[in-house]
Amino acid sequence: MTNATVLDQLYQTIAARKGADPSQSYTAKLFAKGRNKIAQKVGEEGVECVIAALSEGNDKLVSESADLFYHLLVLWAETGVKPEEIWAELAKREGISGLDEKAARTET
Ligand SMILES: N=c1c2ncn([C@@H]3O[C@H](COP(=O)(O)OP(=O)(O)OP(=O)(O)O)[C@@H](O)[C@H]3O)c2ncn1[C@@H]1O[C@H](COP(=O)(O)O)[C@@H](O)[C@H]1O
Repeated sequence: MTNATVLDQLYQTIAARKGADPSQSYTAKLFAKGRNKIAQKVGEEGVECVIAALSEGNDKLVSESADLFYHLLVLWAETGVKPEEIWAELAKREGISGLDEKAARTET
């Protein structure tokens, strides 16, 4: 399974938790708490990644990065942003940077 497929599949699972019983699912509980709480969690997990990278080692960074991806996917599902939109944006940037490099090579 590719990395994007893992994230796409996790997104589908997360989106399916909208309206589910908060006592049965952490994701459903987050949706019930609302967008402010979900956004706050993304910020917290980002800070935890920074702390892990600076003082806790790579195992912790891997774990915190997974938490960050998970909470970011919950935020996308909450807002209606689809993973394909992010993949398309990243691919577009990759294409633009490729063109820039080609232009730079031509100029010299
Ligand atoms: N990938 C994840 C995942 N990553 C992290 N987490 C949860 O995110 C929380 C992060 O821990 P924190 O200490 O920051 O948060 P907390 O203190 O538990 O909660 P807060 O009060 O701060 O909100 C933990 O409770 C983790 O269990 C996740 N919870 C669920 N999933 C996946 O989401 C899908 C739906 O799962 P359910 O939510 O169980 O339905 C499944 O595929 C799960 O594997």
